[in-house]
Amino acid sequence: MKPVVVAYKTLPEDLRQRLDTHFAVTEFEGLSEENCKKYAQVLQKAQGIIGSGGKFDKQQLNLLPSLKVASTISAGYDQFDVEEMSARGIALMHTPDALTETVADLMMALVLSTARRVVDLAERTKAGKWRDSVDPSWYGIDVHHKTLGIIGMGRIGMALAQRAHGGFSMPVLYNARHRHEQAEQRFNAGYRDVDSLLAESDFVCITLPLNEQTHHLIGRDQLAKMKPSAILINAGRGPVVDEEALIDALKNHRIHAAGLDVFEHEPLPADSALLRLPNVVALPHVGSATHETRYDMAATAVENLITALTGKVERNCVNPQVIQ
Ligand SMILES: NC(=O)C1=CN([C@@H]2O[C@H](COP(=O)(O)OP(=O)(O)OC[C@H]3O[C@@H](n4cnc5c(N)ncnc54)[C@H](OP(=O)(O)O)[C@@H]3O)[C@@H](O)[C@H]2O)C=CC1
Ligand SMILES: O=CC(=O)O
Repeated sequence: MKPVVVAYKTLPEDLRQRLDTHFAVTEFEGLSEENCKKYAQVLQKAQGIIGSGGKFDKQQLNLLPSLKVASTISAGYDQFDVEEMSARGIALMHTPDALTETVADLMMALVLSTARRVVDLAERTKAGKWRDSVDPSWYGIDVHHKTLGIIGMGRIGMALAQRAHGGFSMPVLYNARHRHEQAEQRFNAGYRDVDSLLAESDFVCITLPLNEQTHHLIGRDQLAKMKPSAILINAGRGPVVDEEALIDALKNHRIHAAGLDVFEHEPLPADSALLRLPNVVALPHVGSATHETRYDMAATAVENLITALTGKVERNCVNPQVIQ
């Protein structure tokens, strides 16, 4: 009998067929309370699950007593209680490499759109307000040759540094838990503690995972250390930044602008003050949202699930000790 697998996200047809050759697959969209009730029996039997979103705490894991492998279609895995999964012998697989370049592209888009006011000016133009040659109220600020600070010099941080250094002649600063020799050699990146990076950067770009150490790493005190002309970009996870403190800093022009792909609560509530601030570009968590990359992520997650349930795992496992 084939192992039971639940796909809690609709997969491209060819990938679904690939899963079908190995497993008895039940597919539905999202782990809502209603779906968890409706599919309770199959969830009980599932040895593998694949999808994105959701929250895998103890309560959710209790609905999955046969689970051996969870394959998330994402790089981040803060939605999973990894410690609890490891204690239960459940392997967690993720898709980091598939999206690195695409997320770095989006971060550059946020850098450019906040500094050059791309969204604001495009809206003014569409509204028929371009009647004469533009005056300084339409001007943005330069990106090239400005200092770009990266907090979190992992895969995405490196890809962003490459763009900033090679494409825009920007001096690069970075912070991470460790020194990254490659970043220093390839991009002439300078290591700084967080406070110095905040004080020296024209763009502060966050590419951090969410964990106990990074939650609200950027709060009121840290925002106060940034230059008033500086721009904050966050494509890591929303709760890394204290959103109330950020709103205050933006309202009071203690920093110049923010480009945000991630938020403390997603979807961002329609009444969020962030949506009413002219110096904010807010995107709906679309760092990896291109047709090519979303397909590659799903394909990677499918292979991750197959190798973890049927063969040897060589990469993309968050808690490899579980399968060794
Ligand atoms: N907006 C979007 O759509 C997307 C967002 N993401 C987010 O981006 C995050 C990063 O992805 P990726 O680059 O692949 O991950 P990596 O694991 O490659 O990089 C993470 C970096 O964060 C650093 N870091 C972790 N904890 C701390 C800390 N407490 N203080 C300082 N630095 C720390 C690590 O430091 P060190 O190198 O020293 O270990 C590392 O440099 C993901 O976890 C996810 O949350 C990912 C994909 C899409
Ligand atoms: O935020 C997206 C991810 O892949 O992580």
